Amino acid sequence: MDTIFAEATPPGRGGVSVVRLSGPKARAALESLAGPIAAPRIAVLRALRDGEDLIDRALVLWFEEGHSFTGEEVAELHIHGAPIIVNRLTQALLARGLRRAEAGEFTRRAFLNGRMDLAEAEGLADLLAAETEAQRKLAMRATEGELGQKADELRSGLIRAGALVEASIDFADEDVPEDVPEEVFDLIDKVRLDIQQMLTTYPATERLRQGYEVAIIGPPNAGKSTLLNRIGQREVALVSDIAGTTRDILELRTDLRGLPVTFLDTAGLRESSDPVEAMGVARALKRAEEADLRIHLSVDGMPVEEVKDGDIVIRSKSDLGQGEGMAISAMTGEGVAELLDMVYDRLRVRVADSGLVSHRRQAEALQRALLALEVNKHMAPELLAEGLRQAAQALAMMVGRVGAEDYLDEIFSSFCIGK
Ligand SMILES: Nc1nc2c(ncn2[C@@H]2O[C@H](COP(=O)(O)OP(=O)(O)OP(=O)(O)O)[C@@H](O)[C@H]2O)c(=O)[nH]1
Ligand SMILES: [K+]
Ligand SMILES: [Mg+2]
Repeated sequence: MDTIFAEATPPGRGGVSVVRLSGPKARAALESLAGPIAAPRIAVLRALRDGEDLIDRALVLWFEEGHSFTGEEVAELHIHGAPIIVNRLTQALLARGLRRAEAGEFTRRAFLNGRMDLAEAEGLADLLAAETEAQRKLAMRATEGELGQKADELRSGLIRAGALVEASIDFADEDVPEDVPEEVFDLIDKVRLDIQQMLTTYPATERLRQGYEVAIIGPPNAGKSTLLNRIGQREVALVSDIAGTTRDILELRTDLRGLPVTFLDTAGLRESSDPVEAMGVARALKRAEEADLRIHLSVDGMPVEEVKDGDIVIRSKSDLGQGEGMAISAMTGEGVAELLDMVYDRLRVRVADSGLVSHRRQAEALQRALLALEVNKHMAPELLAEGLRQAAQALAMMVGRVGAEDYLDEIFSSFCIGK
């Protein structure tokens, strides 16, 4: 196993830069630079020397194998935060046979050494990518290993059921076949219910992890782009009094009181003989359909598209005159805060529907488990046992206890170097 190193802090100037070493040569490399290290996990101030050259004075930490982030021998060097010092230290480490870490390699080693399961690693990647409070909370929960605990609990139920089935096979008399005990089906029913419940919360959880999309749709010149600019408090979209100004979909990422919400400005909806405008309209309809909710905006307050459950219908340009229903003026800002309140309220309830399963990979494993558990009392016990075995396997795969190889590159390449 190589010994790897990387700057754990972002490159550039700062108070400190932390360089982390992990692998079997970590201690030797550290001691050759900093002198003998007596105790693990205790920060000591040391001169780092490469031969005669004093590289820096650093705060040095040492972690023993089995008691570190990666599970390997790990050293942390807190040096002064300057790229030139990091470069000098890098030369010294390369000369001692260490190599630069690849993206996510520390976390990958942590997974391979059993320091975290795959769902925790995914949670860690999500935590680093989180942009809002709600995403941070969701990811933090994932890094705590709840999904792995749940998977283990369900697996132990299935393993117990499997053992009962095997026993009925082994002891079955040639002439008098032993019945599979009722307890087996009670255990299976409980696991199935739990899996179904987890799958029910999956779509809401995935949406929260990725962020919500709110499409602003309506006829041309309704003021959709003006509204987008008002929400973003900057000129994101072109505005003009020419109907059909917006063609492409414009995205505005926001943090709506802790919720990740991307507002979409779309082409005004109308029949058009202009092929480019028609393409814009087709895109608008497709994205609006896929969005979590739609704001139907029009001057007369009448929606021009089908209004789905949870959608908001609103009249624009309230500064121009009175009318029916709720109204806003994107130009003056009147009513826009209330509109955002409504969006927030509608999305907030979806956060409450979220659970533990936030990645498609995890949901697919649960679906495989559920499929394998399509068993019944009239089945041959051998088939029943096989179904239980497959379901337990799928649950183990969900958190990477087995069969993780196919996913490792994808998951760990999403990390940065040094993590
Ligand atoms: N008085 C008034 N005018 C507005 C308001 N909002 C937008 N407008 C004007 O209405 C015209 C159209 O605004 P846009 O924001 O481009 O409308 P749009 O819905 O994006 O139009 P398309 O992209 O062509 O579909 C512009 O001249 C805006 O200045 C408003 O609240 N009050
Ligand atoms: K316009
Ligand atoms: Mg527009």
